[in-house]
Amino acid sequence: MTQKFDIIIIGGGNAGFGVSAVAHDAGKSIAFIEERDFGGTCPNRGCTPKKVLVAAAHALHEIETANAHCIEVGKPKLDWSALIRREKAMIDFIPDAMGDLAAKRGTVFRGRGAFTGPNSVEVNGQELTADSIVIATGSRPRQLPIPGAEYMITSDEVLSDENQPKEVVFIGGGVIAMEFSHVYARAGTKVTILEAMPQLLPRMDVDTVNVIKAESERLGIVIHTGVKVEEITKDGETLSVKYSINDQDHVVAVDRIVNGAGRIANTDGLNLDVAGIEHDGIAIKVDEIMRSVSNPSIWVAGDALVNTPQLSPVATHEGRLIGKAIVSGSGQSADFSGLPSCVYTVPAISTVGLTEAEAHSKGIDFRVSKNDMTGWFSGKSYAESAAWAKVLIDNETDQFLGAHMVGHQGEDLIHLFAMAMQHKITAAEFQASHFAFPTFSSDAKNLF
Ligand SMILES: Cc1cc2nc3c(=O)[nH]c(=O)nc-3n(C[C@H](O)[C@H](O)[C@H](O)COP(=O)(O)OP(=O)(O)OC[C@H]3O[C@@H](n4cnc5c(N)ncnc54)[C@H](O)[C@@H]3O)c2cc1C
Ligand SMILES: NC(=O)c1ccc[n+]([C@@H]2O[C@H](COP(=O)([O-])OP(=O)(O)OC[C@H]3O[C@@H](n4cnc5c(N)ncnc54)[C@H](O)[C@@H]3O)[C@@H](O)[C@H]2O)c1
Repeated sequence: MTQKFDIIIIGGGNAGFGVSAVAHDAGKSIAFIEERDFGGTCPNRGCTPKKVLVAAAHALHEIETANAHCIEVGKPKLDWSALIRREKAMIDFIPDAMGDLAAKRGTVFRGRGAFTGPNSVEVNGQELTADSIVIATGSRPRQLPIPGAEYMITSDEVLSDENQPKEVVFIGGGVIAMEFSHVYARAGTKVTILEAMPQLLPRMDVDTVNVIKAESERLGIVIHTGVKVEEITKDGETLSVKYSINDQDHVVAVDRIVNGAGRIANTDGLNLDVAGIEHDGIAIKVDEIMRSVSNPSIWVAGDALVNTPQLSPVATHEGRLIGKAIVSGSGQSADFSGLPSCVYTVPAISTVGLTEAEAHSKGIDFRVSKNDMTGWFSGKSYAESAAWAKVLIDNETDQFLGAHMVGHQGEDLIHLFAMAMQHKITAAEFQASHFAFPTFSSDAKNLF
């Protein structure tokens, strides 16, 4: 028998929970469908477990700098399998806890949902209908069309395999590759990154990337850019990647190859056509309020939505906006211009707003200041191996256009710039504010 709801949510990650929070508060009936673990990628296979490994890398980094503080320490040894068990133990309650929360907000259906019509979805043979259906199905690693692609593992296995590899190749030099490289390298694994574009982290500010590149190479990470990966072969336990740079062939042999070549939206198995949802195979065509242009009952949020950043706060925000739009009958577009994000290398990259190249391409009249803080009192006190920042300010409005940092507690400091951007606080007002001294935050006033 068909069950009728106000809203069907397909996918129980950040985006789905964003929708459910608002819709539940408004008294809407919800069908909440999840085929794997409630909570989705971020707490089960992404941000949260990843940060446990990053925290260990931080500890190793602190030990490396102990000598500068006149502390004698021996060579540390990381027990990789124990670290993976610590990580797993920290998150093992999440699927059940999030499942319980989902059940408080709606009726839970376990299994893979797919459309059977413009307003109907089937899960495990059960047909559900609703006035509004939200596609919040997340993303998965993009498969590479090369021979031997099946030998690659993904971030899921990096976070699960208790055996520490001796040598690893990352195909792709994006966020996942950079974060796990820093953990592996500090743990003693030899790392090679093969990036197709001329620059690592191609969408980020070039000077900022150059600082983290130098720091990564200092750790022994081998980085090749402008690479064409040709094929992967397996001989016993040894995996070889054949690649070329400027038509010169090279081979690197390792015991693990990680796919770090980006993630694509999970939309292809949803039977979009039977629901009259316009798409190009992956990207669902939506308007500015994230609603399907061809079926007004359908909404898309989070990683399933192509063209907004694949970040968990973005997924939650988009889900909440869609929840509000469904409940109120009037939608709102998302504004991510003041959105901060970090790449959790050690030290981290922290960024908000426009890169210098983007500001130039928009023809904005702006000033830019760059600082290397390793020689500043705070940088020296904490023996920072990299501490660097770039701040962009609009000359007309005196407002921040962007800020990009490596190290110097940028993971926290970046929120000062993000708040200033979101609330249009000028550079002069920022400098006139009170800050505790001496703190890394008080350094922020001297970065521009
Ligand atoms: C290794 C890694 C580290 C990351 N680190 C960070 C970080 O530090 N900070 C940050 O902001 N972001 C990070 N991200 C990105 C972040 O995890 C995602 O942007 C976020 O989880 C997306 O949320 P979502 O709800 O759109 O999708 P998901 O959380 O992936 O949820 C989608 C859910 O839908 C389910 N599903 C899919 N298809 C169906 C179907 N047909 N029927 C039923 N259920 C279905 C899936 O099982 C899944 O649970 C990281 C990602 C990875 C992979
Ligand atoms: N700290 C965080 O916020 C965080 C951490 C991890 C992941 N994430 C999210 O997950 C998403 C996926 O991460 P990711 O690192 O896989 O993707 P990414 O988009 O950050 O990087 C993918 C990289 O692979 C390169 N590439 C693509 N095809 C290639 C090929 N054939 N050979 C060599 N290089 C190739 C791209 O040029 C790009 O630099 C990111 O977009 C990010 O938003 C966020």
